[in-house]
Amino acid sequence: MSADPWPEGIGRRLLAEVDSTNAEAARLAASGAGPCWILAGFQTGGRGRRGRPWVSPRGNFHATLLLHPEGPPDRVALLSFAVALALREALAGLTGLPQVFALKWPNDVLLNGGKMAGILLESVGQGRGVAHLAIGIGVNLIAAPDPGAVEPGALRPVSVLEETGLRIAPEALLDALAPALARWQARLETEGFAPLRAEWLAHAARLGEPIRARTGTAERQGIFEGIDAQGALILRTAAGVDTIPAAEVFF
Ligand SMILES: O=C(O)CCCC[C@@H]1SC[C@@H]2NC(=O)N[C@@H]21
Repeated sequence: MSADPWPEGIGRRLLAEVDSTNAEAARLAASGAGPCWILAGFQTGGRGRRGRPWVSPRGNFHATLLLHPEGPPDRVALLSFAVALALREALAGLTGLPQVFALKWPNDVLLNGGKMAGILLESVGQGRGVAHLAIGIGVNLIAAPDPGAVEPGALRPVSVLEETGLRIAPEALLDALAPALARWQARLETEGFAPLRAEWLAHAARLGEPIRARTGTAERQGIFEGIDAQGALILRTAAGVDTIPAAEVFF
């Protein structure tokens, strides 16, 4: 099976070390750079969601795609599903083990039920649109953080190497991920969210099962019924059906 070609019009910058590939994307955007992938061997200040640090040892994957997307922010936000789908697809292809990967709302890719990757979208607005979007992706290819370092109730951190015995080079993952994401992005632009929603649901973890959704300090428990046409979480609780646009999900 030959690899898909690198997407047209997208640059590629390889850095031995950086503070954060998302921070580098913001600097590049400020200097007028066009769309490009930034891959770093090591991050000294990797950042995760909700202001958490992201442990970034050599051998793991730390990359950001800088884009200047068109359209309103809620439409641009749907790209996070394209990222999760592309990452699952790339890893399924590289490992030959599609059955071990699953998706957790909104954009986590799980390996054997553990947290193997993180996706962080950071955008800068311009009028009603988005001036630039930094899609940061971290994958524990060879090492996962200490389980004691994650918050209570969070998923077990895992790495591809520890779970599968397979060693994937960060450059090989980028070569598979970049075309896969370009493909899902193009489908979102031409066909809308429906095909992404269908594919996401086909690989969703815990569909039809009880989950907890935390928004700020409130937590709701219910059955995970799916996602709606805007990508919001559908939760059936004792009080009825809730549609939740943003939350942190716990299993
Ligand atoms: O908390 C999460 O789940 C998201 C983690 C995102 C980490 C990646 S690593 C590459 C990019 N650069 C960063 O500083 N963060 C993202």
